[in-house]
Amino acid sequence: MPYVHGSLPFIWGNAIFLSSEVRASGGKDSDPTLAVFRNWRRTIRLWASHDNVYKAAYAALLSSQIKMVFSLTNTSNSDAALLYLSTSFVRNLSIFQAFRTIQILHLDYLAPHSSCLLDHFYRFAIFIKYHSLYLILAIYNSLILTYTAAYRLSPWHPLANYPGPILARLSKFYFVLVCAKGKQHLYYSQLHEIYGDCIRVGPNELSIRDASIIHPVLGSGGLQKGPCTLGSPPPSLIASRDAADHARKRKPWNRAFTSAALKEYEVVITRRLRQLVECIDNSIKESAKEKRGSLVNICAWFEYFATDFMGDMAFGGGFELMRDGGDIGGVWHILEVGFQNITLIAHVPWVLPYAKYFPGSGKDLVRLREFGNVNVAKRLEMGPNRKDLFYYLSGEDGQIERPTNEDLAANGVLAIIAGSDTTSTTLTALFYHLFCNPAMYERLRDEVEKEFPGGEEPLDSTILGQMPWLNACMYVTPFFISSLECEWQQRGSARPDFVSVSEKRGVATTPPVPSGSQRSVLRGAGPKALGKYVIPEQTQLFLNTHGIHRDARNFSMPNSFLPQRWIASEAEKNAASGITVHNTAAFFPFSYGPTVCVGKNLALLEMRFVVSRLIQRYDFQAAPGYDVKQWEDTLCDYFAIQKGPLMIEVTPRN
Ligand code: HEM
Repeated sequence: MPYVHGSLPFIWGNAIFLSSEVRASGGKDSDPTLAVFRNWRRTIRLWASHDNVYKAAYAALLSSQIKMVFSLTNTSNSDAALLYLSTSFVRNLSIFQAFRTIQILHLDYLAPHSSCLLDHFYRFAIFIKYHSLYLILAIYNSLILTYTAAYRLSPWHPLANYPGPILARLSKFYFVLVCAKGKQHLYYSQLHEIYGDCIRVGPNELSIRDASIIHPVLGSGGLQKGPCTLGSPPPSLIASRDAADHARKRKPWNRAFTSAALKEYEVVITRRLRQLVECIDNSIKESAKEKRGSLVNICAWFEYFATDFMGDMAFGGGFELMRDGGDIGGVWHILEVGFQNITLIAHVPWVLPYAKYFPGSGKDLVRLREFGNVNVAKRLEMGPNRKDLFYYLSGEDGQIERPTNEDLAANGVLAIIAGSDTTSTTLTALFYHLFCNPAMYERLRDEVEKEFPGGEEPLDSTILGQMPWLNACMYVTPFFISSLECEWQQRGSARPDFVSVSEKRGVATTPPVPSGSQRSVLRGAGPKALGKYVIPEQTQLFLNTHGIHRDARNFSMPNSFLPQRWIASEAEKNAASGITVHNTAAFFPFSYGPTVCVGKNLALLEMRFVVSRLIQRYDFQAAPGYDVKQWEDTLCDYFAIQKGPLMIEVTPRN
C-alpha cells in the first residue's frame, strides 16, 4: 500500500502531460487534475490512437495504474512499484521522443512539475500518511534525470549511431565547460581526428567536417539557424532563425553594403587609417623615450582601429580608443565579456531568461544592452545627414519604417561585435604570418611599392582590389589565423626567437569564427538527407569551418600559410611545389548562402587599406627576447576569436 499512496504524486505528474494533450485537443479544464479526471478515458484513447508505440504503451500502463489506485486493489507492493516505474519510464520515453531537444531539462519543465507535485501532495495529504514531501520531489526529479541520461545514451536515441564523447552525449553543459576555457575549436578538431567526419557533440547535436554538404546545409533552402543563435543580441539579424524573417531583416543590411555605399565608407576608413598611423608613430616615440625600443602591441592597435571604425559605421562615431590609446570607456571589455557570455549561453540557450540571476553575466548583459541604447539615442540626435550603416538600418534612407530603438540597439551592437573583432583578428593574424614568412612579406611590400610608387598613400580601392598577392594574403588569412609551420622553420633560418610556431600543439589553426554557426533540422520536419548523411529531426548541427579548411582532402598542405594557392596564374608552379588540391567550394570563413557574412566586402576593403599602408610605412621586426609564437597560445574561441597582445618592433621607413 505505501507504494500506492506514494505513487499518487507520480500519477499527478503524468496528469500534467495528459492535461496538456487534452487542452491541445480542445479540452477546456485549466486545472490539470480535473482535466485528467474528467477526460482521462478520452485522453487515453487519444494517446493510444497516436502512431507511437511509446504513447500506446504509456496509455495502457497508466490506465492500469489509475484503476489500481482508485479501486485500491490488493496489489502487492512489488507489483505496484514495478507498475509505477514502468509507467514513468515509458511516459518519459514518449516525452523524449516528442521533446528530445533542450526543453527536456528546462526549468519550465521541471518547476511546474515540482510545484504541481507539491500542490498535489497537500491535496492528498489528508488521505495519506506520507510525510516525506522532499523525498517524493527528489525521487521524482531524479527519475526524470536518470531517464534522460539513460535515453540519451541508449541505442533508441536517434543519434545513437554517431560516435562522440559520453559526457557530450549526456548533456550540453559539458560543452559549456569546454567553452569556458576558450579552446572549443581545438577540442572539436581533436574529436574529429579521433571519431571521424560526423560526430555527436551534444545529446542532440552533431559536428560535421565534410565540405560536400556546405551547400545543402547553408545554401538557400538549407537548414534553419539553430537555437544557439538565441544567445546573440535579440532581435538582431544574426539571431533571426526563421528564413522569411531573416530575409526581411537582411534587406537594409544588403543596401548598406552595396558598392555605392562602400565607396562612401572609404572616406571614413581613410580618416581612421591616418589616425592609426599617427597613433603608431606616437606610440613608437613614447617607447623610444622610455627606452623600450620601438615595441608596439600591434594587436591592440588593430582592435582600437576596428572598434573606432565600426563605431563610426554603427552609431555615427564617438568611440575613440585610438585617441585614448586604450579602452578607457570599457567598450572592448563589454564586447569581450558579452561574447564570452553569449558563447556559453549558446550551448544552453534556454537559460537565457535566467542569465540575469547569475553573478557577473547578468550585469554584463545589461551593460551590453544599455551600451546599445545609449549609442542609438546619440546617433538619432545627429539626424539623417551621414550615410553610415545606421542610416540604412534605421530607415533614414526612406526604404523601411523606422525600427524600434531596441531593434536598432541590437543591430548596432551586432555590427560592432561582428565587424570589429573579426577584422582585427584577421589583421593581427596576417601580420603574424607575414612576420613569420619574410619572403611573403617582401613580396607584398614589392607589390605595394610597384602600384603606389614614391610613397603615394595606397588608398585607391580599385587598384587595391586587383593586387594579386595582397588579395591572396587577404583570402588565406581568415582561413588561417594561426599556422603549424612557418617559413623560418622550414628553411632552418637563423631566427630562432620566433620559429617553430606550434609544431607541438597539434592542430592549432583557426578562422575568425572557427566552430561555425549552428543549424537545425526542426521538430516535425522529418529526417533530412544532406549528401550522404540522413539527419534525424530535432537535431542541431555545426559545419566545422576550421576542420574543413584544415582538411588535406580540400587543400594541399593545409597547415602551411601559402597565399599563392589563391593565384590562378601560378597553378603550374604551385603544382610543381605540391599544391595540387584546391577546393574553393570548401572555403567558407565568411559562411555561405543567405546568411553569409553581410560585411565581407567591407572587411576586405578595410583590411586592404590597412595592410598596404602599414607595410608601406613601417618595418616590422621581432622584439629582442619576445617569443612571438606565444601569441598563438592566447587565441580563444568565444564564437569569434579573442586574442592576446602581439608585440612587434615597428620602425618607420624613410
Ligand atoms: C574578417 C572579417 C569577418 C569574418 C571572417 C566574418 C565572418 C562571419 C561569419 C562566419 C558569419 C556567420 C554567418 C552565419 O551565421 O552563417 C558572419 C555573420 C555576420 N557578419 Fe561577419 N565577418 C567579418 C566581418 C564583418 C564585418 C566588417 C561586418 C560589418 C558589419 C560583419 C557583419 C556581419 C553580420 C551582420 C552577420 C550576420 C549575417 C546574417 O545573419 O545574415 N562581419 N560573419
